[in-house]
Amino acid sequence: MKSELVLPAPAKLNLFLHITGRRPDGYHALQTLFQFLDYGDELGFTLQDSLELECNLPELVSDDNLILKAARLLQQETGTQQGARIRLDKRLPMGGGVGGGSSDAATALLGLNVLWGLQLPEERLAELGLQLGADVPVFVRGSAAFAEGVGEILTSAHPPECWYLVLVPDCHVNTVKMYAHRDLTRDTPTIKVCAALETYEEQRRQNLLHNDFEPLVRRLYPEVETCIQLLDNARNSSIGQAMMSGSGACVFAPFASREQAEAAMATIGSDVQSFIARGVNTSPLHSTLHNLQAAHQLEACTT
Ligand SMILES: C[C@@](CO)(OP(=O)(O)O)[C@H](O)COP(=O)(O)OP(=O)(O)OC[C@H]1O[C@@H](n2ccc(N)nc2=O)[C@H](O)[C@@H]1O
Ligand SMILES: Nc1ncnc2c1ncn2[C@@H]1O[C@H](COP(=O)(O)OP(=O)(O)O)[C@@H](O)[C@H]1O
Repeated sequence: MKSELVLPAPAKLNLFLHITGRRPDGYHALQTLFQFLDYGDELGFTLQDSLELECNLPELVSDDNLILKAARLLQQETGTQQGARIRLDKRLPMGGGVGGGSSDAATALLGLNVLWGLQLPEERLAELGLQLGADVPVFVRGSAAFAEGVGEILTSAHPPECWYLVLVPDCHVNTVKMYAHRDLTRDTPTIKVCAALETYEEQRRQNLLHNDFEPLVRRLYPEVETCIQLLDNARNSSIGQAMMSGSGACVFAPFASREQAEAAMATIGSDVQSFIARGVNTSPLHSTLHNLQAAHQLEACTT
């Protein structure tokens, strides 16, 4: 029997997010800085004839799941008749602005590309990923990046790999509704790539560290407002401001060490769901694939 190929689907944070316009097709033009977290979902892939998804949250098993959509897209693209049993261990908050669904889709694209021996180049996988969601390409590429377009034009970036305390407000923010909201700021001036790649201090000096969804989401979702205030009060030792990721609801603050993030977490207490993770500029998905390849452990899972 083949072994299971086990791969992470990490979370992302938007360290800033500017909405710079709206395209004729309704999608929004963005400028955002993505960094990965060493925390996320886990997917397991085992070769079999049919395609099957199992999950610790059974309500997530449906034809709409981005993992199954990614698998079908790969089958269509390559004509492969192979299937897989895919196990999803869901840990990331859903509709949390940390990209769980998009990351699962990217891990499915890269994992099945290996499992099925398809050898599609990463560039093509990123193009396929964009058909599934605007945030999928950055997870396929696996480098922290300044993103433009709808999030698919990527320039590698190297923000500090600090620790983050992430609070998970007890609400789900609907991304589509937030993008469509009439009060959303859509006219933030565009910045040059070089400004986006500056140091954190310089980004702060240039007033780049804001998320254009945040004022709207704070107004509409009191749970998010409360969490930002909690983080602001608890972050004495934080090296930066509390901010929201993506279209929400998660909010985060950066710290120089895990201990400092833990101290802030302790002052907030357990009424609010939270986690601590390190920001990483290479996706844990890519590090894991690289390590498995170096240890010649991929052959045990593939055709
Ligand atoms: C806001 C962001 C920031 O990273 O993240 P999340 O909060 O979802 O994590 C992303 O732009 C979310 O990207 P993603 O969740 O992949 O969006 P998609 O599935 O492609 O699109 C869902 C819907 O959001 C709107 N949309 C999405 C992306 C974009 N640049 N402009 C848009 O207007 C469109 O109405 C689209 O139909
Ligand atoms: N594998 C998946 N994991 C999570 N959500 C998924 C998945 N596939 C499809 N979805 C749908 O996408 C929605 C938002 O996805 P998610 O990535 O968790 O949000 P966000 O991008 O805000 O972090 C969910 O509410 C769910 O309906």
